[in-house]
Amino acid sequence: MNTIQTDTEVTAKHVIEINNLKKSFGTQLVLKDVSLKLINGENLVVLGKSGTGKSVLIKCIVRLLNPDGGTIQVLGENISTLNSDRLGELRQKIGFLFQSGALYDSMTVKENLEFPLRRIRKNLTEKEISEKIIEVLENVGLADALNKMPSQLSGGMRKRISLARTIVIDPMIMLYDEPTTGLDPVTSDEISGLINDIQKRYKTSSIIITHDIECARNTANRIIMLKDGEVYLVGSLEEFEQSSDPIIQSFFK
Ligand SMILES: Nc1ncnc2c1ncn2[C@@H]1O[C@H](COP(=O)(O)OP(=O)(O)OP(=O)(O)O)[C@@H](O)[C@H]1O
Repeated sequence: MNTIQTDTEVTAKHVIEINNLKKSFGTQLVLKDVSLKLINGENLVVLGKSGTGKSVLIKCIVRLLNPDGGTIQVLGENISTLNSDRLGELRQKIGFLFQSGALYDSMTVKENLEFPLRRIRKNLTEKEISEKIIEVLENVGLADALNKMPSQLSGGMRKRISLARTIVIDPMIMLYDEPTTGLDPVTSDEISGLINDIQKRYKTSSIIITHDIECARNTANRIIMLKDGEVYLVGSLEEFEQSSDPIIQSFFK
């Protein structure tokens, strides 16, 4: 592994710390030995070829998958030791934007946003719920979509609403799985801009899995590349762009 450690990495508080993570499916060893730290407030982009285990990595972070070895600390808690109640509480601090970003088709945008809010923030009044929904819709630039059905929205708009639904619970950590896949370049840039807005406005720390180099360029404070189930390189965007390693160059061409 080639590690370029920045000063911030040495001194800042880590909101996620993964050490020697291993995960197999049957005989297929997907994550051999992955260690990484997510620094408080940063956007960390995870790059890697298709099938290198990027989605498996973030599913292990929220224990949608159980690792075979290694440790994962999230907000100071070792997730493998948490009982289901404590795990549930921890998950409420994590916003997970899945690749599909699926909305409930039979619900309006407003109902889609109310759903996680009513489940997780049980003590909010109706007025507070309405205000919160308007706030997040304004923050994704879609205040006028309140009463629309998902089928009336474009792919980019659906992605924005999925993002609004994720931030409505005020997560401390955001996990984005391919947030721009399937979107045209202009819409992709808008989503990257929103990821940066969310980072600033909600002070989130984020892991962004992407194949989209423009998304990485627009959002990354640091980048980690996975290869063959291990961390291949950690560094800044400039360090990746200036790398003479042909594997890194093939991504950044
Ligand atoms: N639940 C599962 N059961 C069996 N195999 C799985 C499971 N989840 C993932 N895999 C396998 O693990 C490997 C890594 O999958 P993963 O989805 O993490 O790749 P990825 O790097 O995110 O790829 P992509 O960029 O194409 O989304 C793949 O070979 C996949 O088939």
